[in-house]
Amino acid sequence: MIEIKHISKTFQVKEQEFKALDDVSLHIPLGHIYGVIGVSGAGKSTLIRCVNLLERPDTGHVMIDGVDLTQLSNAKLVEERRKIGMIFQHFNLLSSRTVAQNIAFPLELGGIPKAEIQQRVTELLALVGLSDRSDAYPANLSGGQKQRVAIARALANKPSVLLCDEATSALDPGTTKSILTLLKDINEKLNLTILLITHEMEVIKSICTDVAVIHQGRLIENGPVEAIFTAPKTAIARGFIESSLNIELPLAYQSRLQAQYTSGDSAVMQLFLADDAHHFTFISSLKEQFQVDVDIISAQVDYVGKVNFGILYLLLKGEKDALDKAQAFFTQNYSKIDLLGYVR
Ligand SMILES: Nc1ncnc2c1ncn2[C@@H]1O[C@H](COP(=O)(O)OP(=O)(O)OP(=O)(O)O)[C@@H](O)[C@H]1O
Repeated sequence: MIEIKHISKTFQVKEQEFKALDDVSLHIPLGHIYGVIGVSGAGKSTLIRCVNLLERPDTGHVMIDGVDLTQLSNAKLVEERRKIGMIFQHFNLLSSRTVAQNIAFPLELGGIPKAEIQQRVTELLALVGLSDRSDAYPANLSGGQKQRVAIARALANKPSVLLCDEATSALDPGTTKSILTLLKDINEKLNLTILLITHEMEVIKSICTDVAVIHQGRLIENGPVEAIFTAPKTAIARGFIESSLNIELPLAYQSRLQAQYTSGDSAVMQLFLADDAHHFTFISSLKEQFQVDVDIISAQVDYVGKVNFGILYLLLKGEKDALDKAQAFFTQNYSKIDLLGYVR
């Protein structure tokens, strides 16, 4: 379990102070896979580095399994860090060591007897599917294989927590999928708590149980993936979901959008699908209740966690008053529907 409490971090850049993290708190329960997403410079790396105190926060606390890392002496911190594995975008393997020797490295540092190291390395190689590459050097491995070695090395000391810093960002889509599958597999087999940072919603969508959105150093939204994907509250979270669905309002509509309604116009609305709702029953009821005709401009539906999520762009035709009432009715009874503007 990871508990991040009110962490702030300011960097001194020349004469100026820059607040990279501003009062961030997160609770990551045992066995969850928690994804933190944000654009470049949002503060993701700083946050994950603060969790194992590679970067020391100015204020706040980091608790791992109930132990407050910020209160420990350096010697105690070295000991507690063994409970935290970490993997990186560029793998950080030792090029002069073989696969087996890389995995053995943290065990050697911990003074573990040779026979025990050998047995543990054999187990870890099997866990990450690299038993046949134990004597290879990193230079002769693919990116995916290198990340498998890094994962095995991170797990050598049997940590309770794994931190993943953009672990799939340097990999092609197929390899990304296999590494994410491996992480999910390890999470289930070992009940490992995983905190990962990424700028790709695909990563969140495929393996995370929870997601936090970070922007300009602040945590702006977080919760179970099902809740965030079906009812995002902030424009930034919506933007990430749109990008993961590869959907946006077609240009032909974007270029014609007007802010003001003129008689005869249609309203263009964006709707996030809520899983438990009967989408089309609601849509068709608008005609009966408000004399509003509804057309679908564009739609994309996908699956996250255990629910459907998706975006619909709708064209609603009717009188202004009826359009306003339909929008209010929809938001109240179903899910938020946003007015983007009007078209002729
Ligand atoms: N050691 C440092 N000294 C000064 N500024 C820093 C330092 N580390 C990070 N920053 C600044 O803090 C901000 C957040 O950086 P961080 O690397 O945490 O963002 P990020 O969300 O991980 O971005 P990216 O996805 O590009 O890696 C950036 O503006 C960065 O320039």
